[in-house]
Amino acid sequence: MKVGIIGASGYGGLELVRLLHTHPEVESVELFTSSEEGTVYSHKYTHLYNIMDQPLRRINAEEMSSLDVVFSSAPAGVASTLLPPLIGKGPRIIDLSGDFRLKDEELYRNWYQKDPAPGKYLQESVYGLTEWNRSAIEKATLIANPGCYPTAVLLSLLPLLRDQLIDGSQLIIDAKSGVSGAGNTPSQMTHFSETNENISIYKVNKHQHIPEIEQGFQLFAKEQSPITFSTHLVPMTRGIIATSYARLEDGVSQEKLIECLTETYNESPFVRIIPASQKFGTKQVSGSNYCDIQVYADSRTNRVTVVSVIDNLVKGAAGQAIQNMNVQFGLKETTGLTQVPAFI
Ligand SMILES: NC(=O)C1=CN([C@@H]2O[C@H](COP(=O)(O)OP(=O)(O)OC[C@H]3O[C@@H](n4cnc5c(N)ncnc54)[C@H](OP(=O)(O)O)[C@@H]3O)[C@@H](O)[C@H]2O)C=CC1
Ligand SMILES: CC(=O)N[C@@H](CCC(=O)OP(=O)(O)O)C(=O)O
Repeated sequence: MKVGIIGASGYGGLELVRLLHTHPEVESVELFTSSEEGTVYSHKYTHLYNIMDQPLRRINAEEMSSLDVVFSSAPAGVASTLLPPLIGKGPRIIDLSGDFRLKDEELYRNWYQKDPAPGKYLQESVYGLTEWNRSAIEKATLIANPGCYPTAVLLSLLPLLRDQLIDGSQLIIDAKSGVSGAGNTPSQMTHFSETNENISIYKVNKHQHIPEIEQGFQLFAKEQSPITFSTHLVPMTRGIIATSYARLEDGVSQEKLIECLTETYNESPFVRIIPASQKFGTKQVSGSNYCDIQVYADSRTNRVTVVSVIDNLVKGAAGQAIQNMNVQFGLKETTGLTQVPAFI
């Protein structure tokens, strides 16, 4: 397969490069840029010396049309104008931004404060939460790869909502992300002296992933209620932990919750259900495409704490994008994605 990456100079693009480099079905990877044409990639990212020494190329829809797959890893608001000339012209397109995720144009306008993509592309795009949408992904020409937080939240809560084991009307979701989630453009928020030894809450009740999670609940679990979702920036590079609190429906036990999750993900190699007796944290998935989930039912309060961890750059972005490419091309879902987590 011949693959192209738009936004290769950013963190999502860099992670795509790392994972695609050892993908057995990928014969070439072209790197495209809007701002650094001619820059040798390994000069920008020295850890890729003698590995990726090719220059970045100017984004060119005509040249990209001969590729099999184009990953777009540009900021929100870019893909909706950049990708339409390529859609339906040959390559399968997998967009890592939020531009094609929300089906409702007004929701996008309100939450992203930008103009939405043309409606016909929003209807055509397929939401790439792999474990929940495989049959649509197989046929898709345009995939909207999920956001990092929604991936962690949806994978952990969807089975329990769908089987009505928890009350979806009172959900509180508390999530925390490492700083690479904000991309490689420095900002006040990601400044070392403000992130180091600090945990801050941000975008309270305004996070662009709120409508995406609610849309996912509706689409895959028929749950309509609004959520309370809070995001925090924590002083680490990679990783997301999403901790959700929900009321248990009558008679639902720890065993019942585990049974539901285990059965749901029986044939999903990247989702692991970890017993409540085991230690649990972001490092156990770092650098890998795993999403690990743990649940703790509390009979005293009749509530459950549901926790999930992912690497935001892998299962939350590049890894899931490649998993979707594998599904589109009829490959084993794990092809090129068998990296063991880097715990230390
Ligand atoms: N970081 C994460 O954990 C996750 C990120 N995402 C999403 O993935 C996308 C990429 O994120 P990330 O890699 O972190 O962001 P970065 O800021 O690190 O990289 C984005 C890249 O997009 C390119 N770009 C910027 N403006 C334009 C433009 N006008 N036209 C074309 N390309 C442009 C730039 O490359 P160049 O200047 O070379 O063109 C830049 O390096 C974003 O939409 C983000 O929201 C999704 C899930 C997780
Ligand atoms: C730490 C941090 O800033 N994280 C980003 C995650 C953005 C992201 O994943 O982008 P999409 O909107 O394309 O999903 C945020 O909270 O906005």
